[in-house]
Amino acid sequence: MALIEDDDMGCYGMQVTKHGLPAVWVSAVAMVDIDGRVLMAQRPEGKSLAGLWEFPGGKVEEGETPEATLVRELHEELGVDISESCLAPFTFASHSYDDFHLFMPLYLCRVWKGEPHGKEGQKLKWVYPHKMVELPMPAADVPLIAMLRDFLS
Ligand SMILES: Nc1nc2c([nH]c(=O)n2[C@@H]2O[C@H](COP(=O)(O)OP(=O)(O)OP(=O)(O)O)[C@@H](O)[C@H]2O)c(=O)[nH]1
Repeated sequence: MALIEDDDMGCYGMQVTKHGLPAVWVSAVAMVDIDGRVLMAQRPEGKSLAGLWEFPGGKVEEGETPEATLVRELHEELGVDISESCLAPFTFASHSYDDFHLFMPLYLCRVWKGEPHGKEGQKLKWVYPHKMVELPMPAADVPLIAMLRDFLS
């Protein structure tokens, strides 16, 4: 592995030499409400994978922990404040897209301050885990659905 700075990705990462793909670290969270529904956000037009429904989160910036990424991203994207201590590590995704390999830790969070709203114009939806299969989601997220369903049902 070698440390690279990838201008296209706009982030730093470790090159995954076996595939020759840059590794991109993204931190994501399943925010779970009192009814056991999970908040999903739709990727807006103009972005990669536009229209697909994903877990809130974003790329881990240089020098950041995945927990700090979520505190920052949830504030910026959804207007909610969370505490790192409320983030419970749940599982992760590891998936090769055409141009990068995604490593994505997924946390669970049941406590936050504020009402989530799409500050960047993205649509939001509260979804029961057993209904997630009906939503178009990024390929990396598909294996996570059954785990959430098993854990939250
Ligand atoms: N936040 C989030 N990102 C995901 C999920 N699944 C998944 O494949 N990703 C990918 O991880 C990357 C997240 O980066 P980001 O949230 O900073 O998104 P971005 O729009 O700036 O990325 P972009 O540079 O691909 O347009 C995207 O390439 C996105 O497609 C998910 O469930 N949540």
